[in-house]
Amino acid sequence: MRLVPSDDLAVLLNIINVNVSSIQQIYAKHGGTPIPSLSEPYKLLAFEPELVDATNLVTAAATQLVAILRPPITSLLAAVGGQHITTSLGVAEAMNISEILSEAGPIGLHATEIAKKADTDASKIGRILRLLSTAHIFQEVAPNVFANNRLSSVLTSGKNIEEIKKDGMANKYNKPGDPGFPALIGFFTDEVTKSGAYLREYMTNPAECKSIDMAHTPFNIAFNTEGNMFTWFREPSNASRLVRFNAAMRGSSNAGSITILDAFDWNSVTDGVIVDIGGGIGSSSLMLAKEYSHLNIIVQDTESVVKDGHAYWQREYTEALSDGRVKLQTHDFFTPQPIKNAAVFFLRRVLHNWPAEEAKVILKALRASATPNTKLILLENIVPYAIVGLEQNTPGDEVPVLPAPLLPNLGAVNLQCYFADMHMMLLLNSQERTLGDWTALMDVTGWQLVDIKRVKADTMSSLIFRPV
Ligand SMILES: C[S@@+](CC[C@H](N)C(=O)[O-])C[C@H]1O[C@@H](n2cnc3c(N)ncnc32)[C@H](O)[C@@H]1O
Repeated sequence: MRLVPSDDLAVLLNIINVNVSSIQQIYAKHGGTPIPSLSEPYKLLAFEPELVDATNLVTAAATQLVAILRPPITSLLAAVGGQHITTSLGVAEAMNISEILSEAGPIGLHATEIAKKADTDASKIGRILRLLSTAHIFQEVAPNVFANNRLSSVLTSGKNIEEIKKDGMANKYNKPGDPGFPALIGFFTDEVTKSGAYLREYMTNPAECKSIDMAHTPFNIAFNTEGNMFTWFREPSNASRLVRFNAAMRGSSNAGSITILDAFDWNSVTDGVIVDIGGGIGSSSLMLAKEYSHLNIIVQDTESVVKDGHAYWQREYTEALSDGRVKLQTHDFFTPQPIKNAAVFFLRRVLHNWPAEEAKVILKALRASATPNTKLILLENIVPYAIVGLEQNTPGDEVPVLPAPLLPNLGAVNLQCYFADMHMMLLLNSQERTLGDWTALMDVTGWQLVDIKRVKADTMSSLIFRPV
């Protein structure tokens, strides 16, 4: 029997101790504030970036310690039960529980009152909220009385419950300045989770799971549809789901990963336009337009998304449209790219939606319209292996060397990357890619990797290519 080296436990405990102390010192340095308790609503702190490294190390070490110490069956049952947390979270988001509770403040609201406001069953919503409170999402402040906490406060859309009821789901996700987190949680706990329920059927049917067709997925089984997810979203009956999906994409731009602002040295662009391809409603381009007034930007997407994009820009930054600095354009990226003077072709979380054959068509269309100076920037995950001791550094990388026994991908910290890979498998028969997958795809489409930029140990990276 191989025993856990006693050093491993000591190292993990030490990582936790040292980094919790660092976090306390960072808070002390910023006005002597103590670390906010779980009961407090979440506030984004100006000095938050400094906390990322320390928080990541505590998270990785604490989860690894639990995996070592807890009986395996308990850990497996906890993993199984994760589905109830997912679906309960989906209920809380769909029924606007966080909005209901934010009106009640810290004293909270009895399940009976919550049920009245949400028009649901009191006993069941109480049990759902107790489960979530046990997972530190919401808190039970007296028997059957629930209040928001640090985690659940993020679910609040900023609209009050009467406004949401009056205006419906589409409007819930369209509040100016809304970071898009409720929509992100809504999409993950609805379309994604329902698709995940059919992964077993899919993987045990060779004809289905070996298909490279992006409309052969667990999503197609779950929603009984023959088209791919994007064509399904364009069906009129799914209009409000599309609004939520677009807002969810905005939420994913705000979820702490590298953004368009860190993706490139934008001051170096003196000529030509930035083309944000498959740019959605333009949430990344909005950040760029606000920060760099010298850039001309074209956001391209499908017709219905461009329509939503116009409403979004008119609300958020109408001057950029009226002075012509930003244009929204309907363009199918499988057809020749009309912009021939691009300084940058920018694609954020687009290629991960497409299996290799489709991705090649998109990349070749861009290559055919590139000038010798055009840069192609992908904001995508680079999937790390979970192998201890494998050299994974890449050009431009500043991935810290982690002390053993921590996994080199920081374990629980970077689960989002592997979750995203599962989402791609479930929804679109696509995938997140390792660095080798990326270079193989780019080599055959005429693009050469010149740089990689990352923020901290995040797997979301900016991959910068030039034409060859
Ligand atoms: C995952 S979203 C990413 C959106 C945006 N880049 C972002 O980061 O928020 C992929 C986008 O590709 C768009 N898309 C799908 N098929 C397309 C096509 N054939 N031509 C242009 N855009 C398309 C979708 O409408 C969607 O907005």
